[in-house]
Amino acid sequence: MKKRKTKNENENSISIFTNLPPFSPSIPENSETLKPSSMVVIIHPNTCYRGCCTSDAIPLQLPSSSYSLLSPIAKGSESTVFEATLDGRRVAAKKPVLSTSDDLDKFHRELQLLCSLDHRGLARLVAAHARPPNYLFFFEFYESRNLSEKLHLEEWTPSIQQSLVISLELANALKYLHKLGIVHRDVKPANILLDRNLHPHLADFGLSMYKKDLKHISVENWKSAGKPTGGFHKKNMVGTLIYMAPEILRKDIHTEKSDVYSFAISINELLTGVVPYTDLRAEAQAHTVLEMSYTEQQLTAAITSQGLRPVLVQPEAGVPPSLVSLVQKCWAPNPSERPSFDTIVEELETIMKDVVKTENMETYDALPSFNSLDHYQNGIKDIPRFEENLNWMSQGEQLAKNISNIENSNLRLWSTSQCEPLHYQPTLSCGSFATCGRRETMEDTHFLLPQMCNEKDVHAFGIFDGHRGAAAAEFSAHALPGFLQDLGYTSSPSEALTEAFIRTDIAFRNELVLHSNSKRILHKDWHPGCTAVATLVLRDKLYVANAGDCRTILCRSGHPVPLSKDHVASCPDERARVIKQGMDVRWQMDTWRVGQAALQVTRSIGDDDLKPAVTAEPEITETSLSPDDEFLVMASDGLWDVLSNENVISIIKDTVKEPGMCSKRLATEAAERGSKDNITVIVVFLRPVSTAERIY
Ligand SMILES: Nc1ncnc2c1ncn2[C@@H]1O[C@H](COP(=O)(O)OP(=O)(O)OP(=O)(O)O)[C@@H](O)[C@H]1O
Ligand SMILES: [Mn+2]
Ligand SMILES: [Mn+2]
Repeated sequence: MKKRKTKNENENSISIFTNLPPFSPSIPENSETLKPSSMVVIIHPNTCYRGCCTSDAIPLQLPSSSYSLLSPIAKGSESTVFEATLDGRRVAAKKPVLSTSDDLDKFHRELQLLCSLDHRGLARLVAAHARPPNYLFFFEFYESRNLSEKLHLEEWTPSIQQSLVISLELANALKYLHKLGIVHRDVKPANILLDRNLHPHLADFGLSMYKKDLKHISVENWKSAGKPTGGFHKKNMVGTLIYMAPEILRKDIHTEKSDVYSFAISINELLTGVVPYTDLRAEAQAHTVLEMSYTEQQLTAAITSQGLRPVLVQPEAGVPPSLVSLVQKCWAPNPSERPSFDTIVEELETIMKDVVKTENMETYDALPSFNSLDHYQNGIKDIPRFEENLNWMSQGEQLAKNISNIENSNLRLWSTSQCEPLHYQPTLSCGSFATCGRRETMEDTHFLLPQMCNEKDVHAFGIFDGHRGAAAAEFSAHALPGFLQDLGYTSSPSEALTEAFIRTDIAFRNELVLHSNSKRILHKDWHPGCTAVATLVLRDKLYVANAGDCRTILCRSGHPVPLSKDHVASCPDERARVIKQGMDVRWQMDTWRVGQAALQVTRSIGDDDLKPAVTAEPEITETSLSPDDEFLVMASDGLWDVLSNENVISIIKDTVKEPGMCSKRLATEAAERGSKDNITVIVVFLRPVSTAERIY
């Protein structure tokens, strides 16, 4: 592979120059084998391997020693984006999947286009590697993730000023693209990257085209041009569909006015914080489309023929009416009625001036210009916080201490000492691994109590996966073992588990009420929750209690045995139960979701806006252990989203038999396979593992 000389895109090839090209010389990776003594050997860095892409400023072939790919940040249908370093600098490396020669042509087209762009509102290409066998784009790294994640994962609530800055800078970037004759064709929050100061940078030029080439591109070509629909990934398809202009949905020609439409949908999402078409407070019209079983076709029909749009931002809460009507103009059904970005920029600047004046903030004249608003933006307050100095972990801990005040010293947990002689006694060893993964915040917690209350035959483990904040998970990881222990002196194992879940839920919601009354919680609409799974091993009996979508499996004779059921609204039994208890369950975007909060899980601790339908009562399984039982795996849904039960068993089979290492290996594998969530894994071996097995 290394030294054959045929010109094939899949092989290494090096050009030799005696004169230095304008870019600083770098010695190619395999220079030792090729370097003649009197010649400087150098890759022509500013031209791609084919010679079709050139840039004065951007190196297009790199020595492999100059960069290294660190962890993956995102995996799309067409590429994987990595955090990477390039000459010591933090960058984002986009590695496209290139399987056909068409893909290669597309890579070169995208590279040519990127080389011609230079605008602060666009994701900046800093280098590329366009030499077989490696094809990579290197972009400046934007630290605050994309606007979609910022709004919906982090639940960021921007101020009106922040929204205006983002809208205006984005409009300027699109104005620039359109001036160059380029239509972006994929404007959506997931493609708007935010830097540290929350300035937007439009990214993902995978679908961008010169207007002159667009004449005959219909949606069919758009789909086959790869991208979300290529693999017909339902989630991605709908995710993109909702930003697509009616003319595109009708398979007409894409123009720059289609970008204006997508801009309007995105800006409205920024201003409302609501994913288009998912808000249950929508007016009647939207309801008909959002009924349980609406399909892609129905949504398409409603957008194109009935003029359905997302719920428009309301001119309350400081949103100027002129901004509301600008959004409306930009999503007009008729493309020719939509303003151009020249007009949009002008209008946004006027709105910005008015807002600055009325808010009596720094005066407009003091600002350098609206194209460089760092100064202005720095004056904007931090992200509003929901709570102040509340440590939910210590709240839970305190509670657990209070419970165990009772003097129980001469009682035994679940009377373990009185059991009749055993058929089988498992030998336990446990380990865990927890990672934030691609999320910015960690909302999973867990506990390991290999010898609960110093009882050598009592083992308890638990995982909590928080949502709408980490509060419930942090609280429960301490409170639940406290309750469980207390109940262990009086109740049967299953009763104790059920009761511990219920008491934890009540205690957490009480704390929440207490703190809202004392004004330590600043946001009245804050309803944090968590799913929970807890396992109790008492000699040869194994009890698993589950509420939500964490999961526990047992490996028995080499095969997975599920010990818990996922409580999600897509499960018909659970859906029926929730509906019966008076809570709305609707199909929203990609799946069934509960209530206004659009929660996917149907059982949890916390979530007091959804009680009692979203119950904290767990389902319990009881299993008798035998020598066939090898190990247990408990994990949050971040693992199960991307790995099947069988996958998990086979990964453990070829991992060193050390529970901590197995847990880490599983979490790492899940992250590599694109899990977007926090991942927590607990592995418990149930048999002694021989030294040899531990090593191999
Ligand atoms: N320069 C960057 N800095 C930080 N994160 C980035 C950067 N570029 C991309 N990302 C992350 O990777 C994600 C995917 O990037 P991009 O849209 O370019 O890839 P894609 O494969 O075309 O994705 P899609 O599946 O949406 O088409 C972005 O939404 C963002 O979260
Ligand atoms: Mn993208
Ligand atoms: Mn993309």
